[in-house]
Amino acid sequence: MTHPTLLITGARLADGRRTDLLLAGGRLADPASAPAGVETLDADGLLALPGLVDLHTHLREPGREDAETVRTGTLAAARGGYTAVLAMANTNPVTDTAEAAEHVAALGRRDGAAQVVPVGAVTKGLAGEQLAELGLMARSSAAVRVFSDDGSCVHDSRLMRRALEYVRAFDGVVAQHAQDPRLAGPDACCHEGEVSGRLGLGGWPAVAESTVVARDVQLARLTRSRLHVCHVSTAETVEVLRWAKAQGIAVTAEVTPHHLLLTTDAVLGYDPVFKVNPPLRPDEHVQALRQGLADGTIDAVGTDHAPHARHDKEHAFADAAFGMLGLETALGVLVETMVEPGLLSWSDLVERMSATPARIAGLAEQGRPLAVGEPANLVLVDPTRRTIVDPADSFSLSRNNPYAGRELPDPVEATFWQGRPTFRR
Ligand SMILES: NC(=O)N[C@@H](CC(=O)O)C(=O)O
Ligand SMILES: [Zn+2]
Ligand SMILES: [Zn+2]
Repeated sequence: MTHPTLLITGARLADGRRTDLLLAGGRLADPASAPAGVETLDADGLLALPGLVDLHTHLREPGREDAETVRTGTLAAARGGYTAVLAMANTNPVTDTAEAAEHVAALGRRDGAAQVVPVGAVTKGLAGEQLAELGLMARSSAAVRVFSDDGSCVHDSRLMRRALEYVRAFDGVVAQHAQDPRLAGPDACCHEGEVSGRLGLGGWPAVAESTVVARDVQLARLTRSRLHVCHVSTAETVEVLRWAKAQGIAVTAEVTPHHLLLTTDAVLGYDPVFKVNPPLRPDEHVQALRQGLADGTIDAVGTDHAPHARHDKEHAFADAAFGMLGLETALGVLVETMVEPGLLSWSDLVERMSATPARIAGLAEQGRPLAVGEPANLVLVDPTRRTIVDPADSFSLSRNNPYAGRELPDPVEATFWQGRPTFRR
């Protein structure tokens, strides 16, 4: 594979320093060593940030290539500034064996516009009954470190304990979709409160999330193992996480862009594009999530990019599939909700969207500072650029974009993965 040589001039780093960057051989080299006549990109007015890392992407391949493929999902990732995505295990077949994980990794090497890192299932078939082949997946060439039944909660306490015990041997992490299936059952599709009552939709109470997280952080303490909490959506969960971190428990957590911007009121029109799991919450939760991400109680952003074909989404609200797109708009939503209001600096944003996710997933070649010798994984950002979101203008095969028609920052100018451009405006 050839690696082009490119000199990027006059960019600013997240801390404000101006710099030139030389991309050569897939890594960053000393700009003073640039060959005469090298291709040059003028980045005056742009920020250069490490490539973003998404802990939570649904690529749908294998099994639902009508909704997304590894190719289209990673093109959407590159469009969003991402150079790596963790591919969730709820595909068909489920990623619950070493062979399945190796297959996803191979699809990534063949078709990926970003690094594709398979997530392994915690239980066979995501059924919540028997542990999957965690050790075989970890020792396979896919070197799986993140395990999740996402889409379902590992609700059996004994199984959750055993999963945490097991992954500790290889510094793995169990990423929990926290949803007590008795408190938030099959018909739960709207935050339990005034809106769910008025619309007659099944209620999904905030405590169905926080009670599972309260249990899991204590299991993480008992087992001295690593727990990650997917898509935190409630103020109560932020409180539990704050307590757990004060105890020194090895827990990390992510929040989605949509839970930082949208509220339960979005579902008042019964538009199923706003149907997502966990559900959109009232403003007091949104504010607690922003505060939690700002102070580091929530470590990272995970998009939960969840593409769905039209015929799965265009139903009455109660019958439609759960999930919304997120990769292409994530950075814009974070600029809008966190950077512009002064809750996160650009350096802190890089921690939440690149360095910390890479560390949680154990990715050595991602989330690195933009310094000589490091991998050339980076995104060029115009912090002032805005757009009106058009769902048709997307690399995703799906159109379930919850920001259609909304004006948002649209900062990504170009993305480079291993020194190669994967997106250029
Ligand atoms: N978030 C969603 O609403 N849906 C996800 C599953 C999940 O993340 O729980 C999906 O796979 O579609
Ligand atoms: Zn989930
Ligand atoms: Zn998910």
